[in-house]
Amino acid sequence: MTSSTKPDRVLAGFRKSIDNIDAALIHMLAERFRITQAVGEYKAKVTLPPADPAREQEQIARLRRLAEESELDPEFSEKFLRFIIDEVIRHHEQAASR
Ligand SMILES: C=C(O[C@@H]1C=C(C(=O)O)C=C[C@H]1O)C(=O)O
Repeated sequence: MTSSTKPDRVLAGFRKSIDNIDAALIHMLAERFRITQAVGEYKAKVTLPPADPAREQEQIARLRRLAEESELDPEFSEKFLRFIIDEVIRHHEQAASR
């Protein structure tokens, strides 16, 4: 039997765990964007700027420390958070222009 037809139970077990982790990531991201939407609406109401670079620097420094402790690449962790924050800021800019 070739590798393409034989079910690989070991790989399937790993992939089940990956699928669970991916689902948890999506749920956590959905919750994060739910709360940042509320922040964006609040900022628009009280006319605060969409971005807060000082707060972002604190978050990035903290995340890099956590990444190092967890043996995760701090550069990757910073890029990942930057990507999410940039999308949040885009939402906040949209909320401010409504
Ligand atoms: C959510 C906020 O707005 C922006 C988005 C941030 C984020 O996604 O964590 C952090 C700072 C701000 O640039 C905030 O000010 O707390």
